Amino acid sequence: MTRKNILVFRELPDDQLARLQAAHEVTVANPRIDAQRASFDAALPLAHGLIGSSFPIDDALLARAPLLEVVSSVSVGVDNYALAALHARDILLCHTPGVLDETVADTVFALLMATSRRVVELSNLVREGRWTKNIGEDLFGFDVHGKTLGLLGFGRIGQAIARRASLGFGMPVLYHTRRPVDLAAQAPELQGRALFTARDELLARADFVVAMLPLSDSTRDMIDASVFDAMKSGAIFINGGRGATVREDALLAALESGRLRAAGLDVFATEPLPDESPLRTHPRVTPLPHIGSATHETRHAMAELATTNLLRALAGERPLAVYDTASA
Ligand SMILES: NC(=O)C1=CN([C@@H]2O[C@H](COP(=O)(O)OP(=O)(O)OC[C@H]3O[C@@H](n4cnc5c(N)ncnc54)[C@H](O)[C@@H]3O)[C@@H](O)[C@H]2O)C=CC1
Ligand SMILES: O=C(O)C(=O)CO
Repeated sequence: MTRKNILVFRELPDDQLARLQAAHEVTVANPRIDAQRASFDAALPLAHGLIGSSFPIDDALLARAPLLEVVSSVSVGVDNYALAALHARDILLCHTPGVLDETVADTVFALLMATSRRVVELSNLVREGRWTKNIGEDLFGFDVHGKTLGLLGFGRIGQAIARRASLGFGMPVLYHTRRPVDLAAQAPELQGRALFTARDELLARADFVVAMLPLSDSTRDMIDASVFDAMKSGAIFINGGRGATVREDALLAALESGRLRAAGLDVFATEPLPDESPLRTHPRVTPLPHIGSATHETRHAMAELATTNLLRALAGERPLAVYDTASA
């Protein structure tokens, strides 16, 4: 088989890099690192395949890659990619759905627990030597079990969150998406447990509202003041999807007005979160540095799937997970 040129634009585990090197010519160059930028720029015009994540593969970059056949993302989200240009040039876009669902759902649950039971705040009280008497009502938390969960976005990861909530924590689960999900086919264990609900009814009833949405033109800024205004007073908001689906100014206003009890955020409109963002230090926000899938096991599984996708595509075989750029 002809050896082709692969440009790895974010670090891969050694074993996956070795699989690529056995079959192709590989350049590893992360354009976010100044010292590697020149090498990325030199390799791009010769690249048949790109693999990596967390870097915008936009129109301008694609214009510098005339030989490109496939982009393999080590992520399930595809908001970093110029989907229309990829489609127009017939460049395959592969991603990593499925292998991270349970891990991301665990992270979202960590945020549910941390916000409702004030885990970070109360742990700091101990660490800072302020635990001098039994804690009183002012520091009590809010139960998770038995409370109502409202999911905005009910795809692979939303369903994994719903399983934890319903089967593990006895929580009634409401979900809202563009259309009801065929639970009998996709998640039979959630039949009769997760109910398709009109958006405003979900917002009025849910104690926890969890956003697990992809970022697209239709979801950008979707969670705005009208959404926060429709939430039950004292609700907790969690975002595990993408930061730019939320108007952060509206989120802050909802925290300030007291409508929201707390927020748990793994994702932000700008990442890393700028120093000046009020979300960084707000006392009722638990911020995380986009760690939804960041476990050793899952990041390795994602790298392995992305590597397999790329190798198959370059060999003219069907990759295991292709994103349909025509649907964008
Ligand atoms: N925090 C993190 O580290 C991670 C974040 N993510 C984000 O989570 C997203 C979701 O992942 P999956 O569950 O695998 O995707 P999926 O494609 O299985 O599910 C997406 C859900 O969003 C719904 N949706 C899409 N557009 C909508 C709209 N305009 N209005 C209402 N609902 C809409 C879909 O109907 C579906 O229910 C990813 O695209 C990614 O952006 C994914 C993995 C890790
Ligand atoms: O896969 C994704 O889309 C992420 O955000 C990181 O796992």
